[in-house]
Amino acid sequence: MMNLAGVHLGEEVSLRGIRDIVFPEHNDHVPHIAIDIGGSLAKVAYFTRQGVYARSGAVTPTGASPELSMSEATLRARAPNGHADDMRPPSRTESPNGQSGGRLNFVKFETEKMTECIAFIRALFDEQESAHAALHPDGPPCPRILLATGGGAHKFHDRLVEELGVTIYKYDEMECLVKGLNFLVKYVPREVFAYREDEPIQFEETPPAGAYPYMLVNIGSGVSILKVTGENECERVSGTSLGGGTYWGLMSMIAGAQNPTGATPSFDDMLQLSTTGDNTHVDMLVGDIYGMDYGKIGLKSTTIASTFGKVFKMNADDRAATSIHDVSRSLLYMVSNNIGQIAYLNARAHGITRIYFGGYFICGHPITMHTLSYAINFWSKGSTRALFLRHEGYLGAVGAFLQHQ
Ligand SMILES: Nc1ncnc2c1ncn2[C@@H]1O[C@H](COP(=O)(O)OP(=O)(O)OP(=O)(O)O)[C@@H](O)[C@H]1O
Ligand SMILES: CC(C)(CO)[C@@H](O)C(=O)NCCC(=O)O
Repeated sequence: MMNLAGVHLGEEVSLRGIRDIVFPEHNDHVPHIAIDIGGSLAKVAYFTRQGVYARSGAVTPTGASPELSMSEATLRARAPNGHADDMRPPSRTESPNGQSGGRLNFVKFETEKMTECIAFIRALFDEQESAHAALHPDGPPCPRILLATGGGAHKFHDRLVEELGVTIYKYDEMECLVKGLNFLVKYVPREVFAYREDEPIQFEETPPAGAYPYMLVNIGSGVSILKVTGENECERVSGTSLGGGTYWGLMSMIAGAQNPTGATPSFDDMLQLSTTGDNTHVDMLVGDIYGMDYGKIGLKSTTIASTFGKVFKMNADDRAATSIHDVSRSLLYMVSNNIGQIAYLNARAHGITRIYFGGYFICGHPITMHTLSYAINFWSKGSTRALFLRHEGYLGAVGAFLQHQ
């Protein structure tokens, strides 16, 4: 089992980029690989024991023969775009009783590229097996167990079993999200933060006072809204199909149509485009309709009255020339504002004043976090807090990993 006291993040860097989680102690005889396979992304959380199969040439783990170390370069090569979310040299942690600890690492793949994901997991199992055999030469072989959640745990079950020769333990997606979130909130320092534009990040205390009830709004391909009333008590109270997949899909369609080759930017590039876009070129504002504020009902002239509401007036040439930067910003506002409003309404209906936003759609993006925070603050008149997480995209994978610990 793992010792949770003293869990910490591998490094303190910017909010974008996922940090691995360091555990001071961990038993070798538990499954080490968990996966959350969603409609857009497959997220893998895998444990590497310090001193047994560390991943970096920068640290020579005591007691491990060099061939047991998976080099960072190897992992980079295996990770999508040559980049895993947490690739950096592990620092050695040793608990007071001399047992080795280890760290939980994170990497994601597009669900469409399952072949790459399976190859990565196969390499992890191979490493794990040889490390285990070196430690326990006379013991039984290390069982290949994959802890899985998300829709893909069902959809890809047979393929994973066939191609990896694994036993799969399936766990409910909503339960894993909550388990992962509760763990991160309770044990990982500087995990939870509030976001205000142009202000320093405010980290929440860990664990928070009056932890329950809270709401989790998980923004993946679609959006699930959960009311959490206790450590293992939750109810999915709402959801919406306008989520991360909507932004990604509409952006792909529009960017693809504008490009003569039909090629589309990567998701990260799409988000980047939004930072230099001006949504008012495509969105119809209150001021476009009224020529001024509509103060009587609390609408400023700059409030978006109709997302994409200017586009129908454009002629074909202007429409074709619409900047993809502007489109990206408008769609990002559209999805985030809508989720913010639904989140607020649910929080109000259930008397909840703390909302955690999770899911990979957020991926530490300032405009998304600002829009969600602004919406919650605006609608609740400051009475409800929007909170974000550094491992927002990995709640399900962390939850699945913990289910078997
Ligand atoms: N690098 C990326 N590549 C693809 N999508 C990304 C990327 N970064 C963020 N996203 C966004 O994250 C969304 C997926 O989030 P997440 O992985 O939490 O959901 P999922 O588990 O795939 O979906 P669901 O839970 O609905 O099945 C995508 O739809 C996209 O909007
Ligand atoms: C179907 C799931 C739960 C898969 O994660 C998710 O994509 C979702 O919550 N979609 C929204 C479905 C709805 O409530 O309309």
